[in-house]
Amino acid sequence: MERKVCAAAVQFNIELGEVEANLQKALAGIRRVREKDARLVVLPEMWSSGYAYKRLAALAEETPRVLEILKGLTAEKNMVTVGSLPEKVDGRIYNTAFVVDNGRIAGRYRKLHLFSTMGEDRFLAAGDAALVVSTSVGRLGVAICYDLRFPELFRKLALEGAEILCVPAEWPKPRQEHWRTLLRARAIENQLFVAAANCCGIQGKLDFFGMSLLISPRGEILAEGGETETELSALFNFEEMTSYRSQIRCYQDRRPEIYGTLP
Ligand SMILES: NC(=O)CCC(=O)C(=O)O
Repeated sequence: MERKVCAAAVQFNIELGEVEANLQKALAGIRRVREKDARLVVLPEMWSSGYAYKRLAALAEETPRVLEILKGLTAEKNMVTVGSLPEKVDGRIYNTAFVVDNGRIAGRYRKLHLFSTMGEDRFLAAGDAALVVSTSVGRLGVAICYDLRFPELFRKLALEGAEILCVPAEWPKPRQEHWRTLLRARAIENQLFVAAANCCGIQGKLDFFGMSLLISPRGEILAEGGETETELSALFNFEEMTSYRSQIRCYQDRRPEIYGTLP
């Protein structure tokens, strides 16, 4: 039997510090794409709060409640969500992507590369581990926004068996072409699916361009959001990925003895 999954991205204008308003937007988007058969839904980075740096400690207190609601919805609808939220642990705040699969937290990934240009490193703590997790929709590798500029992380996820890269983001103008190019490159060089959700709209001085993307292992854009609130979905067929990997044999033709080894 062919393995396929309908994947989606929910793109919205994150209202700075307004957890309830953002939660309602996310839930409405998730419900709409589930009606179109999506079983994997990627949400933006820090989607409940935005980068309300000075209030993050208080906003992170709401994250357990948000996760309980996501657990309920994913269990009821037989689905998986991935999106990042402020997470408070031992007095530190992390930018953490939670993988919620059918009512349980299947994995959590704390952003490794903090975007110092936007002062993220002054307010948040960096994670110290990568994440590849088996879920009911396949093996997911998770990365967040600025991580895209560090290809070594993605090679590691690929070699650990990731089939779909999930990338929550808050990536602002004017770097649209970096976003598109890096996402396509990560898909092409690792021959896997990419599901990336960016936010849209204005937060303080930053203008976010949306352009969430669903990409095939050949680098084809299967669906793309515009600059406003929207949802997008596409079918990911794993057999196509396997057959493409046997045609262009990047995994077998690597030369790690020359340029270093990864697990
Ligand atoms: N939230 C982020 O990590 C932003 C990354 C970004 O804008 C970039 O150009 O990289």
